[in-house]
Amino acid sequence: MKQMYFIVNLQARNGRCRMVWEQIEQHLSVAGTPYQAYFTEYSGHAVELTRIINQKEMQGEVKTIVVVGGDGTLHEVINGAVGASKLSIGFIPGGSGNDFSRGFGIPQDPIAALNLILKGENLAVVDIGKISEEKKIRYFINNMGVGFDAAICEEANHSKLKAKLNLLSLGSLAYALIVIKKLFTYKCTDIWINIDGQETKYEQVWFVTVANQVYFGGGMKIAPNASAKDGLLDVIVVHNLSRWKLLFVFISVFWGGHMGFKEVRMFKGKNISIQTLKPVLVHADGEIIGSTPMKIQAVRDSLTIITGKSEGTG
Ligand SMILES: Nc1ncnc2c1ncn2[C@@H]1O[C@H](COP(=O)(O)OP(=O)(O)OP(=O)(O)O)[C@@H](O)[C@H]1O
Repeated sequence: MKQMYFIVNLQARNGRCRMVWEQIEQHLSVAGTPYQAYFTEYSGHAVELTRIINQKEMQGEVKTIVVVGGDGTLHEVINGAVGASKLSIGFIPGGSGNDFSRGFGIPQDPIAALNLILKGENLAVVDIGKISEEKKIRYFINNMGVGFDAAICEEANHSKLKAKLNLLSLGSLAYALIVIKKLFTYKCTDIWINIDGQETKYEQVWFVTVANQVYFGGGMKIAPNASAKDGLLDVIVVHNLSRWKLLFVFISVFWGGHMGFKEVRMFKGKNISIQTLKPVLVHADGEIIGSTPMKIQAVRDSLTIITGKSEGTG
């Protein structure tokens, strides 16, 4: 039998993930399923825990790490798991955004997600994105972004209002309010994007998203054609539009309607570089990781995950 390890962020969704873990723990104990659980104690801890688990008992057996938390905790686990050939990653949504579960067909209900993992089917080897910034390397599973969306992530990750609204299950309202606030304060910049050797200058850019799967920002269909099985990343550039039109575009992203706007450009590529005259904020899977310039690369078939999709694509 595979060894099962849980990495749990009880702080995800402003502490509401604790209730998710209690349900999971109870279910595992009733079913008599053997497991080991590790709890994150600080930001970045999940990377270390993943490496510790990976190095345990190197007897050639495949281990499953199940993340209970949000996309930020999963992001850390992925960064600890890259290159580990005998790890598979499962996910039980316990965060506020949970875009990974949307993109990879994992049920939002914790027990349904656990049952999917316990069934041991639907393993998929998927692509990830690699970001190189000077000597630092980071990986992402969902998406990375430059500009307006990173500014929203930064504000959301520190927002006291979001913390309060999360406790009332109104996390989405908090995001909406932050988007509106940033809409009136964010300053657009010119960005140079090179996709597989072809460089283009885009003027007055709101944001650039590089996506490995369809969803971002808590359910927005930013990259409707993205797939984590095609060896490519989808690049979305939103530029040269007024604040009011951006609001309209943002709303239309929920159903993928933004694809029809001439100010929204979409490409696919393997090697992407993003440059600006002044540093612009960058996020990866919703976590702020630094600022431009950045190089991004699609890394084919890099990670084994448990998905809810029979075809295993994102
Ligand atoms: N014990 C801890 N105390 C404080 N922060 C923690 C702890 N454990 C993990 N973290 C950090 O909490 C942050 C948020 O976690 P996560 O993204 O999983 O939840 P979320 O923000 O509620 O969900 P989502 O990203 O899906 O919106 C991550 O940056 C992670 O590093």
